[in-house]
Amino acid sequence: MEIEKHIQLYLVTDEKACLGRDFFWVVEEAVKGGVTMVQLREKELGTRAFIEKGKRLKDLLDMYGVPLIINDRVDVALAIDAAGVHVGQSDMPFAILKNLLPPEKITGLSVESKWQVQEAEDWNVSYIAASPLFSTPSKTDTESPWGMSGLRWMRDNTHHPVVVIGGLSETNTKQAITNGAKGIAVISAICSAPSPYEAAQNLRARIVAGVQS
Ligand SMILES: Cc1ncc(COP(=O)(O)OP(=O)(O)O)c(N)n1
Ligand SMILES: Cc1nc(C(=O)O)sc1CCOP(=O)(O)O
Ligand SMILES: [Mg+2]
Repeated sequence: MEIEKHIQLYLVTDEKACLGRDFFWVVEEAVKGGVTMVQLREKELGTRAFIEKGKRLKDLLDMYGVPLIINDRVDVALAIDAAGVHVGQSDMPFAILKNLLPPEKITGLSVESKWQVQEAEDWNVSYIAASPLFSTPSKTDTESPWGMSGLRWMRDNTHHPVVVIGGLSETNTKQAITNGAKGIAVISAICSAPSPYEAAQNLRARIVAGVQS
């Protein structure tokens, strides 16, 4: 499935995590290294600046054929014709999001509990994200981590492709894939790496190792 190709190595952006380096340089290096999808996550930008940054990022990603997902904001996604939107449990309700977006757009949903996984079974989501797999300093307002046993439960109880997010690194990526994740989403493992290019290459290699094992 196309979506399973896109979610394999999913970069979620965070300007602060780029440690003062140029944001677009970090993303381009990561894409050259093997990132398969990018989410623009902006919590402080005003609407106009969000749209401008999104447009520039989309132009960059279009050159590599990499889809751009917008975090939280369906209006911004529509304004720049992004590939889709990611929402969490406190954001716009999923059913309303689906009504607002053209049917071909990618829609991602964070799930923080078993009940939320079950609820999403009837919904036409592109992927669900185990939120968080492990606790992480990159986002602290989260529910209890799923951990590997929670991920296995999810694999056995959903028909949706599962992305894991929170604390993913080279050391646990292969295990996440062998325990049921179709892809990993990361901020710091790429944005804060000395070489975002090499970090993406190494994570991609761990994903391939997990798929082949
Ligand atoms: C791929 C992916 N998974 C989970 C999240 C978290 O979404 P949410 O719970 O809405 O929190 P914020 O990112 O909006 O702070 C995500 N963004 N991406
Ligand atoms: C954006 C985000 N959402 C999460 C969730 O649990 O829903 S964890 C997270 C941050 C992930 O950053 P890092 O790869 O540095 O751990
Ligand atoms: Mg959100």
